Amino acid sequence: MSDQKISISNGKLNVPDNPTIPFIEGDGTGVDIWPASQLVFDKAVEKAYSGKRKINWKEVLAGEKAFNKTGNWMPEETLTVFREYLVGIKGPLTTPVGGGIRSLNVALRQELDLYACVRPVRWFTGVPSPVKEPQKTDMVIFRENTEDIYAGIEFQEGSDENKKFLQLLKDNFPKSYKKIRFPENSGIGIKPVSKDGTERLVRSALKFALENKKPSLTLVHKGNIMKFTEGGFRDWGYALAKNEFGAKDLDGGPWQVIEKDGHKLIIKDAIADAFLQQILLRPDEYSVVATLNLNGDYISDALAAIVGGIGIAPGGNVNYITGHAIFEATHGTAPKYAGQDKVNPGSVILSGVMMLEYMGWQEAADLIIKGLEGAIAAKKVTYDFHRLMEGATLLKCSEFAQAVVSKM
Ligand SMILES: NC(=O)C1=CN([C@@H]2O[C@H](COP(=O)(O)OP(=O)(O)OC[C@H]3O[C@@H](n4cnc5c(N)ncnc54)[C@H](OP(=O)(O)O)[C@@H]3O)[C@@H](O)[C@H]2O)C=CC1
Ligand SMILES: O=C(O)CCC(=O)C(=O)O
Ligand SMILES: [Mg+2]
Repeated sequence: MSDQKISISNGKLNVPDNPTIPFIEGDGTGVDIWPASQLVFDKAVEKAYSGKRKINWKEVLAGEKAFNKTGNWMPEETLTVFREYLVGIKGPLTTPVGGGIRSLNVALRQELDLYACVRPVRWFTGVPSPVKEPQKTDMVIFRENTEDIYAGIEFQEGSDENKKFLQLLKDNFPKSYKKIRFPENSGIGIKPVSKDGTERLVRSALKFALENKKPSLTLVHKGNIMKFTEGGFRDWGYALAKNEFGAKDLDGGPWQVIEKDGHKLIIKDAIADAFLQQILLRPDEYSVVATLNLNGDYISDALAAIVGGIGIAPGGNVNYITGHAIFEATHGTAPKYAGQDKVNPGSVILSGVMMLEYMGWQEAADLIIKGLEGAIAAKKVTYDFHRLMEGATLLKCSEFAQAVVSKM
């Protein structure tokens, strides 16, 4: 198949009928999930466009597969291909705890400046949930994806760098140095959060909320404790809504409202710990959520659990300015299940739905949703749903993909 590239001009994607789309299979369960997902994508596109459109998949290497073949965890070639082809999709990649390589997932986001991690969380009829009214959870998380403690500026306890950094702090900021409880043996991390980074994230979240006529946007932060990073995020977010979107104070502020074409968007904020209990108690009071990197990571998995678990939690890492986007599941490699054809491919399948929507291939996206809903309604599910559903048929990962296809 000829090599056709997705491009962007004047902020609009140009998508050829046979686009080449790079993909990373992923570590661990990636080997099970990717082929299942690709089958669903190909069948949906074929059915929606009667063969007029077709994706030309191009595998690129990262993680263990890349290391085994090239000796490099993230070959430069992989970054070049994602840069060149604009839109891609990936399976999960392993990150060791403590030492070893830093996260390849985070590196991809930073290298391509994919500043928004967009994670929609909604309930599908029939999916088992630990809460009584899972249908009340319908949110889209916009997680800042390039800053915060994920920047990776850390000084290991006992290292020369650590000693040098602490000396610098002691010499220049003695009051701050004194606040370190055990300066002789502390690991140190730095948390950069910028006005520019906050503004581009909140701008994208606000545009999304307005275009989709969502009722509210909540800035989630821990600004009571981390005043100049998380507090800055809140203040810059509110200021941007006023300066760029004409938001007005509501009852004297800080909450705001934007009124546009007969639609009202409330802009509010919540402190992260309180927010995490609110999403269990009153989820219908939240819609679009804009938050910092670490909060967004925690919130993603917590919200996913409410609507059926991270087996069906999709996401996209997007730069709305350059058009670059890499779609991926919220979950990780689930190594204990690797190669067993067992886990739920739903998260990568739904990440593919987000990708198709991003490309403007709505008909194919809709077919996949129909297929997924059909398979779940028929109680044909993978182990994660099966253990919580009565009377369900247990399917393997690959069988679930086939069930989705048969219901399209
Ligand atoms: N974007 C990425 O590539 C990400 C990578 N990671 C990396 O993945 C590795 C493993 O992380 P870990 O903390 O174990 O988290 P995981 O998300 O990989 O797994 C945690 C648990 O979630 C459930 N789960 C995960 N995937 C699925 C699925 N497809 N279907 C059904 N259930 C699923 C399983 O639950 P149960 O045991 O109940 O069956 C699993 O044990 C780490 O190296 C981490 O850094 C983590 C997150 C994102
Ligand atoms: O990069 C990793 O290993 C973890 C990333 C993660 O948890 C996430 O993006 O949600
Ligand atoms: Mg996570």
